[in-house]
Amino acid sequence: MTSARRPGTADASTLHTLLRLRRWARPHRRAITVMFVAATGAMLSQAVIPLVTGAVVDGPIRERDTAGLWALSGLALLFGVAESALFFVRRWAMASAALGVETDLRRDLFAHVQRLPVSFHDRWASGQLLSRLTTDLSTLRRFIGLAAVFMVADLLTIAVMLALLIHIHLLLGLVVLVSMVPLLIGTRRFELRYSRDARRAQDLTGDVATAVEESALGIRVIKAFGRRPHVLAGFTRDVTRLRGAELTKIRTLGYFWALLEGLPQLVLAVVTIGGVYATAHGSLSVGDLVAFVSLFLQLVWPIIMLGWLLALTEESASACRRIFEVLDTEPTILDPARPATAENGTALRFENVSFRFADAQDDVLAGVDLDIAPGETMALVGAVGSGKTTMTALVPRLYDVTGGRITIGGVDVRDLRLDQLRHAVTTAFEDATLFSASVRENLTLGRAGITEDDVREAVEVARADFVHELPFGLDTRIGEQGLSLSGGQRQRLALARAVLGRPRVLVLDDPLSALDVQTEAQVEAALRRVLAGTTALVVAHRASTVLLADRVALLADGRIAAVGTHRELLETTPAYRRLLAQSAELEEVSP
Ligand SMILES: Nc1ncnc2c1ncn2[C@@H]1O[C@H](COP(=O)(O)OP(=O)(O)OP(=O)(O)O)[C@@H](O)[C@H]1O
Repeated sequence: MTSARRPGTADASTLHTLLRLRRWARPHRRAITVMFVAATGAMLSQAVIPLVTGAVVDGPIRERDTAGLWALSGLALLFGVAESALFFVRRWAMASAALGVETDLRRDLFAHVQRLPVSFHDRWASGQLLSRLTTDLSTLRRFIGLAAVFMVADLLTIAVMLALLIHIHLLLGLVVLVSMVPLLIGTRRFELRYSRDARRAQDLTGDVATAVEESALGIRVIKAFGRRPHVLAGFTRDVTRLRGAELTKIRTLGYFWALLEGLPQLVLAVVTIGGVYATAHGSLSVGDLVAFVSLFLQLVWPIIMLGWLLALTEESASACRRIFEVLDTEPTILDPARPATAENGTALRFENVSFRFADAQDDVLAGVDLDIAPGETMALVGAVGSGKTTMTALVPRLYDVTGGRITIGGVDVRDLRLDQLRHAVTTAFEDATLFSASVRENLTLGRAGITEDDVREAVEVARADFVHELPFGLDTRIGEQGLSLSGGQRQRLALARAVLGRPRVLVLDDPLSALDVQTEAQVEAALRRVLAGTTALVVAHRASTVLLADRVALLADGRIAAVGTHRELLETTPAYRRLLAQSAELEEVSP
């Protein structure tokens, strides 16, 4: 699995990329405006104080005017108080705006990831999605709360200070202005390099997240095979690579910072000498010299801050690109433009169905034809990797067929609204996934209109009565953060989940493999009774499962090679006999 990247998104400029956040910023525009005004106001209040200091030197101090001193001190105090009040307002507005945008974007990104088809998830490592939904979004929050507002306020302050310096002394002010040229060149080079460094570090963070997730999910295998040192070595490699990427980032930032810190010191020496010279020759008053030097010293901080802000901006643009790579991926499995009315028929038909996975060379299915009559249970057998699971996944449109069509009650599944289709067809997969929630929530999955009786019946059909013995019955929390269940118990819950609400079509991917033959027979009998009108396609690996079906279809070479009752196929189809001969139960069940 890779972190698929879209070149178009990746190449967009920093500004263009960040401006795409407007959509999420719009609902919070009031707080964002307050944030901008307060931040700019605070920085300008701070900038004005040196001018007051200059006025104190040239006025009250030179004139020995104590009354004037009080007035100017009061003014300086006023600006100081205004600065701290505006600082508080900015922090308050910032928290509200930044957290608001982060929450909205996180929700939309999650919703989009849910809408994307299974084929997308096949290609993307889960850690890459995880890091986008967590670390990248936190970077964006810091950008909205800090970098965006301070970048504007900072640039404005630098511009105002430069104007004030030029106003105090034209020549010295121009010297400071010209010194900005190497700064601009350095900034451009920094942006390009840092953007690349930040992207690499973010991608590697995603790889580390994937490694942590996979090792947590596979902890049993790792321990059972004593592969801890091997896994640790792989993880150490990943985190060392991440450390290297972070160090490269810091190095790039370090060079830029050296320029930001060093250049102003050089310029300070020049303007101080020039300023003293100008004062000595009478073209600058002592007060103006004090104001000029104090202003220049104050300019150093916004310039240094620019480095930090640019770093965060580039990092945020890179995080933003990573997020838009996902958001720009169009869902391919969608509701039809003109949905058919949901039919009541339950016949399930595969008509010349072919299917190829994206990026694969060959078709997995190549012209599958299969008719399953209403209420019939069809077992699907085939060699390992012959495409049985793939066939079951096509019915609820987890993937779309690449040729032919699948119909339910005569209606192409692609002509049904997705919610209607997935209400009509339910599935139990081979690996029974449970969520960190109560048993009841795991069964209903939030589906509407399911009564307590439905739940009880589903539990009974799936022979999942063990749930009543759990500490809190149906309210017991299970799944990753709850009680652990055995493989057979998990399978029975997955089956109960599938039969809940009496679907019209039931697709089961070897759902009874972890059950003993006797329980399997009981489950099948209950299924038949309760789901009499339900059409079922059941992937079977065991002869015992096959026997419980009305008919059996043999999948070979991407086609249905034979259909008939178990007995018929045993008599007429050598490939079927060979396949079932691999099943240990054959001796017990063959005639
Ligand atoms: N997401 C995927 N992307 C690409 N190829 C896939 C994907 N999933 C399965 N395949 C390939 O498709 C083929 C059919 O797989 P499928 O899981 O449908 O077989 P199966 O008959 O259900 O096998 P089993 O009996 O082992 O469950 C295999 O060759 C498999 O490698």
